[in-house]
Amino acid sequence: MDLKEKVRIIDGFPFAGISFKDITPLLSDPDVYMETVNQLEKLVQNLDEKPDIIVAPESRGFFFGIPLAFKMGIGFVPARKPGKLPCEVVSQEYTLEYGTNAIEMHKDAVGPGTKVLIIDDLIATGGTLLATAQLVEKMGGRIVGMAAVIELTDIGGHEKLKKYNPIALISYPC
Ligand SMILES: O=P(O)(O)OC[C@H]1O[C@H](OP(=O)(O)OP(=O)(O)O)[C@H](O)[C@@H]1O
Ligand SMILES: Nc1ncnc2[nH]cnc12
Repeated sequence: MDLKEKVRIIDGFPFAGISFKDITPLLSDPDVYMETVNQLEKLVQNLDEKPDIIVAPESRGFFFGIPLAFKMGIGFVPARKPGKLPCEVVSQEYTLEYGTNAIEMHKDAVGPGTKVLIIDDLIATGGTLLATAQLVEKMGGRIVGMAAVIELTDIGGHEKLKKYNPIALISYPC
């Protein structure tokens, strides 16, 4: 199945000049959703080391990280937007195309030496996944893979994340 045919593109959302890649059609049809998760599993099956857990950033990362963790029989740990997690957190700021944001994880969510696969729906500037990776590493976790459904190739994300060798199912220039 060609998943690229299923992604809906909305030019000018949320701002003029942005070509928004809407992944909701990948979720609403069960066959397409399953195929997407199957393709992600294949994409990560040749990592050098098998991950112990998947970490994914809120919220679109959850759509793919959770079913993939189920399928791989490993745990899932969320990285959340600020103020959502009830226990002690570690926090990481990151830059967006405009302004800054932050992401948080429970301080005890990833033990030292835990092998982590990071999953998200889309890599644009790479800021979200870099912050997620930095949080995992602050806790002593070891990143063994980083994958997304979509990668935008011409806006610097790959370069920013190159030490993690990010991989994606579908790519667009921007
Ligand atoms: O590579 P970047 O430039 O960081 O952009 C990619 C991130 O942006 C989107 O999340 P968003 O912050 O819009 O939140 P959402 O998942 O809750 O929609 C998307 O789901 C990625 O996580
Ligand atoms: N072009 C884009 N489409 C969908 N989500 C995004 N997040 C950041 N850039 C995006």
